Amino acid sequence: MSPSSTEARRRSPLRRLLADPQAVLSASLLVLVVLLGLLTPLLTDHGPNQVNLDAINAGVGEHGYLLGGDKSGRDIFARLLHSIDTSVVSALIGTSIALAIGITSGLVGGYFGRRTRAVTEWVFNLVMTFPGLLLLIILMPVTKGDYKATMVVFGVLLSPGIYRLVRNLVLGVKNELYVDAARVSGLPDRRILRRHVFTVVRGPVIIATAFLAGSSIAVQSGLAFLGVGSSTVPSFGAMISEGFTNLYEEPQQFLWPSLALGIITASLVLLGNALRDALEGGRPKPSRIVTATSYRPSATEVPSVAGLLTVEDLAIAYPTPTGELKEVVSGVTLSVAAGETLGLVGESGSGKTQTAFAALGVLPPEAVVTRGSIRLDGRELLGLSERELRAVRGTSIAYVPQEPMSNLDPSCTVGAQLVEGVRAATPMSGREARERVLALLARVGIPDPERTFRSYPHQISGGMAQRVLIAGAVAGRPLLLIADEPTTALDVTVQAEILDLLRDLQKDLNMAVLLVTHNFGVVADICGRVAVMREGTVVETGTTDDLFAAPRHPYTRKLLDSILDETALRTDPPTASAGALETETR
Ligand SMILES: Nc1ncnc2c1ncn2[C@@H]1O[C@H](COP(=O)(O)OP(=O)(O)OP(=O)(O)O)[C@@H](O)[C@H]1O
Repeated sequence: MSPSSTEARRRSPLRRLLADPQAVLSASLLVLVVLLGLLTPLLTDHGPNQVNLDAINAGVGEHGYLLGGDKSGRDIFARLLHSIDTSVVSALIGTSIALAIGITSGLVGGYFGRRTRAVTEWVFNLVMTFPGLLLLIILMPVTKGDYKATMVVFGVLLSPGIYRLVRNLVLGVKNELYVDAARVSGLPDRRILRRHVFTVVRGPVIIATAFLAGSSIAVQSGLAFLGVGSSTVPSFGAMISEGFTNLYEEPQQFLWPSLALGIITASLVLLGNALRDALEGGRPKPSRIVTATSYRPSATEVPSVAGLLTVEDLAIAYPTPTGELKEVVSGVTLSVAAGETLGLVGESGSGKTQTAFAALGVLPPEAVVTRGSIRLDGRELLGLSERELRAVRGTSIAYVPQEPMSNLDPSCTVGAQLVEGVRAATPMSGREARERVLALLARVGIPDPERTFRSYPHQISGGMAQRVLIAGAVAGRPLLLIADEPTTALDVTVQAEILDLLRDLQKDLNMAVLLVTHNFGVVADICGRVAVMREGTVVETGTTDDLFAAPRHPYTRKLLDSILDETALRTDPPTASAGALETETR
């Protein structure tokens, strides 16, 4: 991350808000509007319903009417100012009722047991079944056209949205270890809710408040536009409705209230968005795609001859609860040549999987690629749409995961899943796809392909499942196969077979392999080159022979020492060396 963006994320939410022109502009407009509303008695002597028959459709400045008169001879400026009061009161009532009901019920429903939640859920589901606007119109005889009473009802109708927001946030936070710790330390529920839970809820609720206020104003104006409610209450909606009927003769009568209402609601929405960015830290897009000309390999990088996959200065970050971004990959640079196998090694948490996921385009939605470039066969992958990425994943780049069993759908036969994948990558008939899958199953060493084809995942072993996934991955003859710890979840005896299979396939298909592992035994077994990762960066890259013979970086030496002390590489069962390595390096 660039220093300036890191600095931006460290600022307090208020400072971030003040630095955002959208927030400053929308908040200033809202303050101005509220001030105009408050100063109404000083700004005009005219009442909103005061009629001067001489001033019917009066022009700007005539008869003491600053913005002219409407078709009943009332002062448009005075009516606008009084309409602000109506809007502000509507927003205050609708918002506070929705917040009071929604927050209280959300905290109770989310924090306390299932039975309490079932009750709150039932009540809010019931409220949500009411058709909002229609109900407000139907209830007019009850509210007697009083817009304040209408806004109370509207606040109740808005409350399920707040309830759900708060309930979900509370459910998310209540099982955090620090909340458990507070409970164990004997803090009363009331205190836990206030100190630990409410702090998490606060930000999203502040954001929602801006949108609630906008909705309340829009609904009050909408009802007035429809002529529902008292005709003596000044309202933008009523003014727009009257101006509408006089649109061709006196368009300004329509223009002023529309403009005022538009400015107020748009400012509230923009302020809500700005608040979200300030409180939640925003989601920057990849800030810069480094071009080939500006890229300089780092000192530790040994570029391979023809880079099929080229990762340059890649940085990936995740937002923390305070809104700051924390980098988990910080400027990774590596390349994999066509047909070669590169081992990406490093201890747990060093960022190997994140780097691989970025190349596959499957980082979780909250991940932010803050800089860098990932090119496959010369094509930039960062910034591709999901559709474009799907096409790349189907044909050029494939993936073999760590946990074969959890990557197969237990409710479908193995054959059905593979056929679906094969047909998605290359359109073909069902029969052709079946033939292709059976051939692939035979190719990956499954003894009875027909039987495995018909089997459900629970009917095959872990090793078989990994062969099935490898078959699916190589079906589209990819240029690059990314295998993330493909043997870790398997039996020791099966691990070597799977590595042999990968090596065979790699030679047969002349496929490049990026092998993510923390096991140097696996690296020595099948990789031609190695990149060593530590704390989000590549600290050393080299051929496997060179790296094992003369590691340059102290961290690589430490990793190697930890397994060389134990036993010879090639004969060492991979999990045994992994365990030793992990213990040593932690
Ligand atoms: N969704 C996420 N939100 C926040 N941090 C994450 C998320 N996913 C991964 N990380 C962090 O990114 C860092 C790198 O994770 P990564 O999975 O790439 O490590 P790894 O080197 O592959 O280790 P392992 O072999 O244990 O998977 C870790 O510190 C991890 O906590």
